[in-house]
Amino acid sequence: MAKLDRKVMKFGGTSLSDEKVRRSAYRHILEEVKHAKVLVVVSAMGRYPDPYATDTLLSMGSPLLTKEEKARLVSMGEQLSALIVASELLDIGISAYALPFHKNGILSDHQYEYANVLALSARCVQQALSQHQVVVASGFIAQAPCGDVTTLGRGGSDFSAVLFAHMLGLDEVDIYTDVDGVYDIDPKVSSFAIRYERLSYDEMLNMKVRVLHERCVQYAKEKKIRIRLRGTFSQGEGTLIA
Ligand SMILES: Nc1ncnc2c1ncn2[C@@H]1O[C@H](COP(=O)(O)OP(=O)(O)O)[C@@H](O)[C@H]1O
Ligand SMILES: N[C@@H](CC(=O)OP(=O)(O)O)C(=O)O
Repeated sequence: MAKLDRKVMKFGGTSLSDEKVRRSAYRHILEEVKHAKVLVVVSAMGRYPDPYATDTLLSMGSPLLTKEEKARLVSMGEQLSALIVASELLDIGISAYALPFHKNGILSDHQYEYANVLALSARCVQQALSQHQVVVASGFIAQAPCGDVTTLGRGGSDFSAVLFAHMLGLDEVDIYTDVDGVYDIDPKVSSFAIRYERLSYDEMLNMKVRVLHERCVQYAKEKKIRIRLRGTFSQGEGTLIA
């Protein structure tokens, strides 16, 4: 049997907020599993005050927690999200597996809130992909050499997505969000916003918009990984950043 392609797809918190919303994400995953083994990278589900969103978890912890404890607390959002997404994919007949965060192969320093990546190891991810159609990985989280959980900065799951793509030797990653591409102005603010079909890495970086994490675009530029920003709730080619 021919070896299936590999694909990395990332879904942000706004694409995972409840079961109905997640069904739109699963439609895109179902399309991809027809011809690829898929690594799905997920953020924590929803936004404050959704129960497992990053800011909700942060609001529950005392300011007296150490940075290490805070990182561990927020990481629960992404860990839970991976388990729920894998469960729901299993329920619709897809062989899915939630990768434990400590097997994601992203090794970082000890800067708990904005960790620097030291090394990548594809071993566990590849092994999981060899056994399942879809592997669901928690975005945003890395691991320090001592085993502590660290985080890649707010919005850092976009960065995780390109790290996984590079780890797997891929030159493209699909990032799904609640708008269908990059616009000249936030499309939620202006109905006159115009969508770009294509942007260079530098054009994207110069826009300084929150739709993609800066580290994600910077790393994609360095490693020559194309990013396609697509809409979870729409079809279409979105915006290519290349
Ligand atoms: N120029 C822009 N083009 C597209 N989206 C933008 C732009 N500026 C701001 N945004 C906002 O970025 C949001 C998506 O980013 P984010 O909230 O981080 O999503 P996700 O949950 O997928 O990580 C959109 O809902 C949109 O309002
Ligand atoms: N959940 C983290 C990481 C992240 O990237 O989230 P999102 O993809 O929903 O922006 C945060 O809120 O910062």
